[in-house]
Amino acid sequence: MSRLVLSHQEISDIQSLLKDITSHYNSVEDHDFIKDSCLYAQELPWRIREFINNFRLIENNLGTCIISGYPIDDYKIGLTPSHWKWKADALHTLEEQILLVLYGSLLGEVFGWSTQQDGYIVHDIFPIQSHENEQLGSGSSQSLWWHNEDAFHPYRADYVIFLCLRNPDKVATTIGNLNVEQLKKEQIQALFEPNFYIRPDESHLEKNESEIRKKSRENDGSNLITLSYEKINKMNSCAGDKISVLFGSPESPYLRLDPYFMDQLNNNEEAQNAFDALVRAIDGNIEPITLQPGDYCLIDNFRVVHGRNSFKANYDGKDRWLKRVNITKDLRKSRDSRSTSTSRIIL
Ligand SMILES: NC(=[NH2+])NCCC[C@H](N)C(=O)O
Ligand SMILES: O=C(O)CCC(=O)C(=O)O
Ligand SMILES: [Fe+2]
Repeated sequence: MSRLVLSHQEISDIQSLLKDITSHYNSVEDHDFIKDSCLYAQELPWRIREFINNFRLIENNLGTCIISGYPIDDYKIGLTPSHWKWKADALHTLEEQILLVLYGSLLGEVFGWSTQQDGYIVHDIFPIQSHENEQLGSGSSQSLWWHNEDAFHPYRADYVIFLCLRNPDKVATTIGNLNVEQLKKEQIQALFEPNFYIRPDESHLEKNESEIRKKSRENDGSNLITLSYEKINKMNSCAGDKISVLFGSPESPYLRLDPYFMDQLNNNEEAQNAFDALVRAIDGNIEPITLQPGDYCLIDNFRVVHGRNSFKANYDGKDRWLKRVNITKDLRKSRDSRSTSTSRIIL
């Protein structure tokens, strides 16, 4: 896996840029900042822009890379929050989040989901009490099954970036790719056919919406978010188009799967066997990556899957804490699901 380590000069150049940006904006979710983020990103040091550009355009890497060295002040960022819904850290982690969006803007356009984390663009990943056993970023005691991010959705991200703010117990993120040589020709063929169905993962379910937002759309049946949850519920009942789990080039296929949220195919043994072989092949390639504070981990969501090992959460303000952003190469393809041409939220 390739890693770019920032030099002292680069860190100081980034800090000046962030200082300029935070004198104009006090929230990473600010629409104008999000729109202009690609302009600010052009002011990042050349070596970073070149590194990200190569990651984006030359797909001969392992589908993941890390930019490390940005200093995280463990005191300044404050305690690991107990829930994402309050955004209590918005100002304490503003610079770190802005840098996350700038890196994202070098890969494409950052976006969010109305049904996930209340429609915020920058997501939090830390353990939440009572989610221990859930297949959620906020889970802990169960390992998070590897997946492509939001694999169920046609408008899922091309890339995701994780920023590590805190990881005291060195809990590993797991990353894996496919080596197509591990599969037989007929298996590859079956995996390229629309034989499969992926249900939405639990982070998109209404039960994970905050009470505050739920209240705001009460008694309004035509509220757009209400309609989005109806769409999710429909997808959850497997009423949707079947998809292929491999696509693109048969010699170097792109991936689309989340095995935990896929049911057995009872009437297509050939496709099920091919799928099992695919899961085994990827499983054998899974590698742990332990993110350190200040690591920005870029993930090609078409070329690798990712997950997380289990760990013990303490809920003492010192738990592991990542931020995440989704990036698309093409905002226009989701225009039918965004309320305005500039909106970054998929309904
Ligand atoms: N296989 C899975 N567990 N998929 C769900 C992944 C977690 C989800 N992306 C979240 O934000 O919580
Ligand atoms: O916690 C991690 O390292 C990964 C989390 C993740 O994949 C997710 O929340 O979707
Ligand atoms: Fe994920």
